[in-house]
Amino acid sequence: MEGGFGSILCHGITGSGKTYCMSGTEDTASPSLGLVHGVGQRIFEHIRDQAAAGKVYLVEASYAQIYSQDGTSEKIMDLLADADDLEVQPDPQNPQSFMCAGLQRVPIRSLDDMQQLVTQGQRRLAASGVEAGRSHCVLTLTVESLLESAQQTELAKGKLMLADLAGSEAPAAESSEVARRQALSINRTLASLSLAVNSAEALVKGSSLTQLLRDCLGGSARTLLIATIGPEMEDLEETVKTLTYAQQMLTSLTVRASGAGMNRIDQDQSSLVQMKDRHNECIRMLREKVSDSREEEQEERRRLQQEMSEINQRLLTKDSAEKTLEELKQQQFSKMNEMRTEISQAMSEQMDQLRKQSQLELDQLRASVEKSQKEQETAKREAEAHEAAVAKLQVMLQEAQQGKAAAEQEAAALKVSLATAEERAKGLQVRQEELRKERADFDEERKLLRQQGEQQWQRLAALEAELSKFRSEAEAQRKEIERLNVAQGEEGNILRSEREAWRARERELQAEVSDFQKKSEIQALKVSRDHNEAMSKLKTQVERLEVEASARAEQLLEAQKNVASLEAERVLALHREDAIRQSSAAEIRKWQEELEVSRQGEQELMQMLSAVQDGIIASANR
Ligand SMILES: Nc1ncnc2c1ncn2[C@@H]1O[C@H](COP(=O)(O)OP(=O)(O)OP(=O)(O)O)[C@@H](O)[C@H]1O
Repeated sequence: MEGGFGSILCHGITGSGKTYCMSGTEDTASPSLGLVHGVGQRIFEHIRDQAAAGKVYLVEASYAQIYSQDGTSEKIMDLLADADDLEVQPDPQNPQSFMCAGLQRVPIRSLDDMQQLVTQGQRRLAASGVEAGRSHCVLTLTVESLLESAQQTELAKGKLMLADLAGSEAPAAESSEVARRQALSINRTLASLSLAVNSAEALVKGSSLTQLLRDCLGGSARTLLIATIGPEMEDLEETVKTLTYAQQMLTSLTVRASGAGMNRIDQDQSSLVQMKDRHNECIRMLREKVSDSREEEQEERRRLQQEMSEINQRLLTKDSAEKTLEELKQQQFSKMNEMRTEISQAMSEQMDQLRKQSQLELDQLRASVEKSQKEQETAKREAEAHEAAVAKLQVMLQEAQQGKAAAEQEAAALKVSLATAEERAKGLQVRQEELRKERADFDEERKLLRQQGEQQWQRLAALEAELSKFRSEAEAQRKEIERLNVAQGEEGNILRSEREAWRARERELQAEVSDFQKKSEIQALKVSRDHNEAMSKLKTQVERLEVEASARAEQLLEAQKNVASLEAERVLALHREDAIRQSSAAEIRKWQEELEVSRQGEQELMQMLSAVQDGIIASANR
């Protein structure tokens, strides 16, 4: 700003962000201001903070594109005007440097001018048809300052060149011949640039780019090299090359750097002085024509006044820089407010989302816990039902066993009664035997009597009566025996059939009992297997749910932590905002005070001006 030369170079492969870094992007998704904007801001800040009262500045910019269409010859295009095929020539005002003849220089009055200039250049670049990354774009900013006092006139000129260099990658194997030549030409230029830093001769003999950069690279000029690299693995080789190049430049520049010096220029080299002279000339002409009322002279006065106001427009003073920065500040304030609103909206949306999500997860967790509890209860009820069924079956088994025991007792009682009946049958047989013996005895006795009857036939009638009596008794006894025999047979049959029936019933009962036992055992096994399966399923489910629950609890904890950290960030942002507001208020107060001082100065100047005008009028009248 006080007369130094310098350059900022952006170097890297195509697409690595050189233009993004240098000029920013208008991309509405993520708009960004580049280095050019930052440089503009520093210029205006310097004028506001450092400029002495009465010091005026002229800031101008030019924007050129250097490219090679065929890979052999270079072309220079003006990015701010419709001009191609420009040429680099030695600067007639400065034998140490080169200039681009015909390249338009545009005055910069505000940061908006600066941004518009970059945008205009980028649009013309895009429309030029030159492949992105295949050209060097050079933005040159010159700053002249003039301070006139009664004792001396102080003039200074500074220059900063910002070069967005062409992509440095090696040509691809499949690229066309022209593309290969272009890539080789670019790499030659870049190599010559790194050599040129060490050699003034190389700077002179090098490409258009090195020639243009001559007074801003190496020596007493300050240079900043920005190497842009990407994270992609396939660009590794190019990344290494970019960094090696940067390393070489760094070494060269370190060796040669000797600190920026002040660059005082002669008055006849200064556009600012020329403008001031022209301004004075206009005033003089106006004064001469002040009393001329002819139509053409009035028109000439208007033209002169217009020219004066244009000259005034191009000049920057402490006040105009202050005004520009005030506008910028207002813009930044409104941007900050927008950002703050956006941040707080985004934060509250995120908080809401987190809250909803944690609520949802909590509900899901609660539902799954309730579900598992219900499942546990159902399983418990089922287990209880199974246990009740098993108990019922055991009772039935006991009853069956008791029935079996009762049947066995009954069978034993039947066996006893069978044995008694057999005893009785035996007794009847004994009695039948006795009767048979008695009958044999009687037959013997009747034989004896018949024998005696022959002898004693008198006694026959009595004996015959006695005999018939015995016969009827015998008949009755025989009948009794027959009846007893029949009764014995019937009773035996009944007992046999009863015994058979009991045995069949016993067999049936035994079969039933064993069947029942088997079924019960199977049922009990099934029930216990089902029970075990259900219990193991439940255990797995419960374990899974416990794991899920602990994971959910961790997530919840994490979400709570996030919420807390967001809250802490919000508090920090609020603190920062307070601090900014306080510092802004302090700055505003400071500016107001300075404004007040300026207003007083202005009033004094106005008074002086009116005194001078009065003097002029008085001398004119004289
Ligand atoms: N730091 C970054 N943040 C976000 N986007 C970026 C960044 N750097 C680059 N980009 C984006 O990557 C793309 C390529 O970047 P850019 O055009 O700046 O690369 P370049 O090196 O200038 O390429 P070329 O050599 O073709 O001019 C652009 O869309 C740009 O917006």
